[in-house]
Amino acid sequence: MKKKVKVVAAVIENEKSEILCALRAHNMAIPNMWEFPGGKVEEGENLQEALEREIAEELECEIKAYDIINENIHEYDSFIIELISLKAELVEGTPVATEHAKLIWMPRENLDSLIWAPADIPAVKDVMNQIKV
Ligand SMILES: Nc1nc2c([nH]c(=O)n2[C@H]2C[C@H](O)[C@@H](COP(=O)(O)OP(=O)(O)OP(=O)(O)O)O2)c(=O)[nH]1
Repeated sequence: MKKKVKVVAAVIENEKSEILCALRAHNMAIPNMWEFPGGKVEEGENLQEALEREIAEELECEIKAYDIINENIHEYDSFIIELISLKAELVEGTPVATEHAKLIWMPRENLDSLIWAPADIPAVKDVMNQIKV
């Protein structure tokens, strides 16, 4: 049976309607693909706590996480992901790519010009259509 992972991802928008996008490094799982930064939910955490912790660890900045934008279950070759994308806001600091190959602020309407991790595609569509954002 494939392993199941529950992952939260942050859709962080700035005042110019740009969204923070992170390029997974060549040495990460699902390499060289764009994602909304985040990571696995640990036991005892709610979604918002997990996301705020992951962003502090990975991007060395502080966010506030809000409501769910999209929930998607996607089956990769080696595992099944439940990817939950949450609206989030930067409250302190500037995101730094400590693990990712690159971070960019991309205008919402251009998000589909990036090559996204397959699990992210429904969330990207919702963000582009401003559903629940
Ligand atoms: N963070 C994040 N991961 C995603 C997204 N889309 C997607 O398929 N993934 C996959 C890639 C990874 O296999 C998994 C998340 O694991 P991770 O490695 O980023 O999270 P983590 O830091 O908690 O994990 P670990 O390295 O400590 O084991 O989910 C996304 O938008 N954001």
